Amino acid sequence: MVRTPVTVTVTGAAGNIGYALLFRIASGALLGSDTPVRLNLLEIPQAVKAAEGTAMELNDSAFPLLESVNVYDGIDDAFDGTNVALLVGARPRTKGMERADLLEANGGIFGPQGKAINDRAADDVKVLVVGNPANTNAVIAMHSAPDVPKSRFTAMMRLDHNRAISQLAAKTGAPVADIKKMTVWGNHSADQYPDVSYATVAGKPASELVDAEWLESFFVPTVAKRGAAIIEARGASSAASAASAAIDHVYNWVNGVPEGDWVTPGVYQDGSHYGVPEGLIFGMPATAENGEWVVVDGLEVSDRTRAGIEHNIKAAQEELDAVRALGLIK
Ligand SMILES: NC(=O)c1ccc[n+]([C@@H]2O[C@H](COP(=O)([O-])OP(=O)(O)OC[C@H]3O[C@@H](n4cnc5c(N)ncnc54)[C@H](O)[C@@H]3O)[C@@H](O)[C@H]2O)c1
Ligand SMILES: O=C(O)C[C@H](O)C(=O)O
Repeated sequence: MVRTPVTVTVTGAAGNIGYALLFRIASGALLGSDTPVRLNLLEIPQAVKAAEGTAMELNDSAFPLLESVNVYDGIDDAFDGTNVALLVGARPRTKGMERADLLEANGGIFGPQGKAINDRAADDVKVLVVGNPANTNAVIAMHSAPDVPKSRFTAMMRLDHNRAISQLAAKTGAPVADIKKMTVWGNHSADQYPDVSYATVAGKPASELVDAEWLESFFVPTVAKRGAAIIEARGASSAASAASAAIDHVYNWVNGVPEGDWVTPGVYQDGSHYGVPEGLIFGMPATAENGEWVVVDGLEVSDRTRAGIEHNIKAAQEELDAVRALGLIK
């Protein structure tokens, strides 16, 4: 059965992540191979021509699921009727910068986009913020969209989740497909706490296969600082892996998470999960049902995990205080 077309808006469409993302969306990887897509590409005026070039290439690919591609430099029209908004457009950090250094440069982008989503998007809109600092930018967008349920605003923690799986697979020699129930708590920043407490490798607890010293001195810092390592090696921020993680996030949000596993989205906190205060958008384990994220509650957390969660609460609150001081949220 052919389903109703879904309108997907991608901001920063002419950027590096945009180029890696758009063709996968058009191929059906974002929503499923039975869902036609209408793509709206948003760029700043100086980059519209480049986005138009990408639109030409999308058309030239003759993707059977791609119903239309439109390029915009105005935010309102770009979000008209949007079902899925991928907020990628923002400046990436360069060598030596921390993600928090981007607060001032990028924070101002997300309020107006949140308002446009509020006023123009479809009732079922789902928003994934990729542009850094992603968790805080998602909160900024959410604050400007009072009519959209808060749970529809999410931040990308999936790249951290995938990186954690990749490191554990390399250490244990297992295929990535054998690794389940990885968790990354907190913020998409060097503060994040990647946690194998409940992870399994081919059904065995990961904690029986790796020692605490490796976890503390290698695994956690390697995953948390992977973004900087990529910038150092590539001379540019991660792009294809980020695009791939965005695809994974939305695919699971829309289509569910396979039985016996969970994933890590950055999700809105209503104060009822793991002591994380209301108002943050925070990475934690989740499955998805009927297009809604469902946090995996009730896990017993170790003292180490608790410390990781508390550290991230503090870091996320400090970022929000900083954007409040900049007048980006009330
Ligand atoms: N959350 C994550 O896991 C993750 C991973 C990788 C990168 N990122 C972030 O994603 C963002 C994009 O990275 P990139 O490598 O594609 O950067 P890029 O510089 O290659 O592309 C960014 C694009 O956004 C556009 N843009 C800027 N402001 C805009 C606006 N107001 N509206 C629409 N478009 C706008 C620019 O013109 C540019 O084309 C950065 O902030 C980066 O740090 C996040
Ligand atoms: O680290 C960065 O600045 C880019 C991105 O957020 C990443 O994690 O690769």
